[in-house]
Amino acid sequence: EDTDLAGAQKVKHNYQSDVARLRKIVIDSLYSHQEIFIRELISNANDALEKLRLTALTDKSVWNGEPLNITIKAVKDEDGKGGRLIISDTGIGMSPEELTTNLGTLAKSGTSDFLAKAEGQDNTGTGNLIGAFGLGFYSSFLVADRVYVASVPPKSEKVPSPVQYVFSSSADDASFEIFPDPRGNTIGRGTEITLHLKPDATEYLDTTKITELINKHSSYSSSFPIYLFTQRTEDVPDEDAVEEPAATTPVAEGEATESPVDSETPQKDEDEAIVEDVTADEEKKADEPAPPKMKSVVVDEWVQLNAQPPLWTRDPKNVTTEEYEQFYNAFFKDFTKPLAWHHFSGDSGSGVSFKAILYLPAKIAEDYWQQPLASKSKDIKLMVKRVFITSDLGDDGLPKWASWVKVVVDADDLPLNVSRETLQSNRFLKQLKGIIIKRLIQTFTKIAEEDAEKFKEIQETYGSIFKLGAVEDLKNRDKLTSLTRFTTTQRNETSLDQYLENKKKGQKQIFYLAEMGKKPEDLAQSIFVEKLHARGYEVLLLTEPLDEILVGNLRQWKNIPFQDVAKAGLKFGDEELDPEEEKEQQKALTEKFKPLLDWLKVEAKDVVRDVVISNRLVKSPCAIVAEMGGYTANVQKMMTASNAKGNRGGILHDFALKAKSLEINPRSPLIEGLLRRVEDLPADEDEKDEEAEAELKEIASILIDGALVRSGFEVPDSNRFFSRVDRVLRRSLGVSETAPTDETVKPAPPVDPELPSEDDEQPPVQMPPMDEDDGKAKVIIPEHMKKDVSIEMEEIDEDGNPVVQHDEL
Ligand SMILES: Nc1ncnc2c1ncn2[C@@H]1O[C@H](COP(=O)(O)OP(=O)(O)OP(=O)(O)O)[C@@H](O)[C@H]1O
Repeated sequence: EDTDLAGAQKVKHNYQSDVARLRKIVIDSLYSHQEIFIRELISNANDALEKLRLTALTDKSVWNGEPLNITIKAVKDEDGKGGRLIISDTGIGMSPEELTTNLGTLAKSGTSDFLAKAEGQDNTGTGNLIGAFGLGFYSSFLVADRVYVASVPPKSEKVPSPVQYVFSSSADDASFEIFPDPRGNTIGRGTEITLHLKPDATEYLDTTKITELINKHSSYSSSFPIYLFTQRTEDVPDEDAVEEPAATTPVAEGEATESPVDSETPQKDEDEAIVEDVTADEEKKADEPAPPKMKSVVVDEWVQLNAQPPLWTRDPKNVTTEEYEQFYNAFFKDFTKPLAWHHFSGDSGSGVSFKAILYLPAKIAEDYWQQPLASKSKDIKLMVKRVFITSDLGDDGLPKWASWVKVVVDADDLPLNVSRETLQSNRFLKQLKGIIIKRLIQTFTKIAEEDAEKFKEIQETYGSIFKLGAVEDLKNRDKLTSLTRFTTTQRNETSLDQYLENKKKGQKQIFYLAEMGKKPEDLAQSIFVEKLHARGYEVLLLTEPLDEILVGNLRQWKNIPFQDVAKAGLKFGDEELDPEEEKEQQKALTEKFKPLLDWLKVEAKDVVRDVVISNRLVKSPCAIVAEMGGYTANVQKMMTASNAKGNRGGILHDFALKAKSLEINPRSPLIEGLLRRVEDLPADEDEKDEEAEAELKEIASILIDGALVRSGFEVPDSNRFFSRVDRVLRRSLGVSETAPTDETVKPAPPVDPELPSEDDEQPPVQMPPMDEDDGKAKVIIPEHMKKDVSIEMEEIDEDGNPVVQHDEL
C-alpha cells in the first residue's frame, strides 16, 4: 500500500503533545493487554453507526436505509509471516479535517492531569487506566506497526460527492499523514481501519482468536451486526457444486472493495440485512459442465459474531451472571465488575411498555463527590425498538444523588424517529425518571434485606449516597434513610430502625454525637457519651460530613427526635421513673455546690454563660456543653474554617459562640476538693488571702480550659494555658514559682560570607547500620513508622532490568 500511496498528496501533521503522551503510555504499559484494541475499535465503529442513524433522523439525505454493520477481515501476507487486520464500518465517517482533529488531538478535558498521573504511576495504575479512560483509537498501536484509516463521510446535500481520505501513522512516528485515498472512494460511506500487525501480534489474523475475543469483550458492544470474514474448505460433489451459490468464491483482491456477504440466514430485520448479490459469477460457473466427482472448495463466509438478540430483550432466567457483567463492560464502557443489577420490564402507564436493566457500578466516579450537586445523569441509554436514541434526558434527568446509575431502557411503543427534541416533551420520559428511581431504591432495599454480605459492599460505595439522597430527595427520604447505616457506641452498621429497637424504656430521644473526620472509636471516648454508655444507652457516632446534615434535615425518625449529646436538652427518659428521689438529689447537690457554682460563674464568664451540675458525666470532672442555639465543637470548627476569610456572623455568631454551659461532675473528687477550697476562702474582705485566691483562680482556669479541650473545643490562648500549668507543676514540686530560668545563651560566631570551596572534604555520608550484612541494600524504617510504611525492593541487574521477571502490570 505504501507504494500505492506514494504518489498521493500527503500532508504531514504533528500529533498534539497529549496524544503523543497517551500513545506512549498505551504502548508502554498495556503491552500485556494488547487484545483490548479490538474492543476499542468496535466500540468506535458502533458509535459511528449510531451517529449516522441519529443524523439521518434530521437529514434523510445521509442514509437511505442500506445495511449498517461492522466487518472484520484478516488478510495474511503472501509470505505467510505477517498480515493485516481490517475493521470497517458503514457509519458516519470522517472528513479529512475530522481525521486530523479526531485522531490527532485529544478533546477530553482533564486529559493532561490524567496523563501526568498515569505517567507518575510508573505503569502500576494501568488496570485503572483501562477502566477509567477509553483508550480508543490509540490502542491500535498495541498491535500494529502502521495504521491506515480510510474514511469518507456520507453524501449529503451540503457535500454531494465526498472524497475518501486516508490517515496514516506508524507506531513510533511523532507525526501522521493525511491524503486523498489513491484508490478512490472504495468505501462508499464509513471508515476502514487497516492494522499492519506487529510480528508479535499475528495471532490476531486467526479467525478463531478473533471470534473468541469478540465473544469475550465485544458481543454486547454493538447493536449493529459484526461480521467476520471466514474461509472454510468443504468437500462437495462436483455436480452439487454447480448449484452451490456461496461456494468457490475466489478471495477478492483489494479488500477495500469487498462488501460483506451474508451467506447464512437471510435477515428479517431490514436494518440488519446484509445483502449483496454474489451469484453472478457462480451462476456462470454453474453452467459449465463438471465431472461427477468430489472436490474441495474454499467457501467464503461473512459470519455474524453477535447474533444473539440484545441482552435486555432476553428472559432474565436465561441470562448468566457473566453475560450481565460482559454486557455492562461493553455497553457502558466501564471495565470493572458492577456491584449489582436489576433486569425488569414494565409499562409506563402512558401506554409505553419497556424493558430495562439497571446497574450499580462498583465505584462512583471520583469527580462525582467533588461536586455532587452539579452532576448530571449521562448513562441512561434510551433505546427505541433496540435502536439507541439518546442518553440525554434533559430536564428530566435523575435527582443528583442517583446521577451515577447506569441504565439501558428500551421502549417498544415510541416512534422510531423520535428526535431528541420531541422526546423532551414526551410523557414517557417524564415517567421514566420516577420508574428508574423506584427500581433503584427497590434494588438496594432488596439487597439490604436478603444479602448482608453484599449490602456491606454496597455501603462502602453507596453509604454516603443514601445520606445525600435522604437530604435531597424529599419524596424518597424515608426509604433512603432506612438504607443508611451508622456506627454507634455499641455496634457497627446500625440502621435507625435497629437503633429504635434497642432504645430503653422511657427513652424519647435518638442520641448522637458528631465530629466530622474523627474515628468513631475515638469519638466513643468523648466525655459526652461516658455516662450514656456506662448506663447502657446507645449513641450514634457521626463522623462523616453528611451525617450531621442528614440528622439536621430529618430532625426526627419515627417521631423520635434526634438529640446531640454535646448539647443541652439531653434526657435519659427514666428521670420520671423515680421523679421525687431524683429531684431531691438534684436539689441537695445544687445546694451543696452553690458556693462553687457561684464562684465558677464569675471565673468562667468569658467562656460560658452558665455553670451547672452535670447529669452526663461519670469520670470526668467537667465538660463544656452547647446550649440549644449554641455551636457544638464540631459546628464551631466548621464555622471557624468557613469564616476564616470573611467576618460574617455578627451578633448571632457571638451569641452562638458563647451559648455554652460549664457542667461539673459533683462526684468527682477534684470538684469536691475545689468546693472545699472555695468554701475555705475567707468571706470577709479584710481577711482576704490574695495568694490563696490567685492560686485557686489559676486552678479554675486550667479546669475550664481542660473542659474545653475535652469537649472538643479549642483553648483561646494556649500559651497562657501552659504557663499556668507550668506554675501549678512548680508548686506541686515545691520549686519557687517566681525563680527565673537561666536564659543566657551562647551567641552565634561572627559573620562569615565565604562559601565552602569544591575541594573541601565532605564528611562521608552516614550509612544506616545493617542488622546482618548479606550484601543486599536495605531500607531502614524507624520503629514507630513500621506500622504505616512498608517497602518492597526488587533486585536489578547492571542494565537496570529486574532480575526476577514479573508481569508488566
Ligand atoms: N470508526 C470511526 N468512525 C468515525 N469516527 C471515528 C471512528 N473512530 C474514531 N472516530 C472519531 O475519532 C474520535 C477519537 O476516537 P477515540 O477512540 O480516540 O476516542 P473516543 O471514541 O472519542 O473516546 P473513547 O474511546 O474514550 O470513548 C472519536 O470521538 C470519533 O469522533
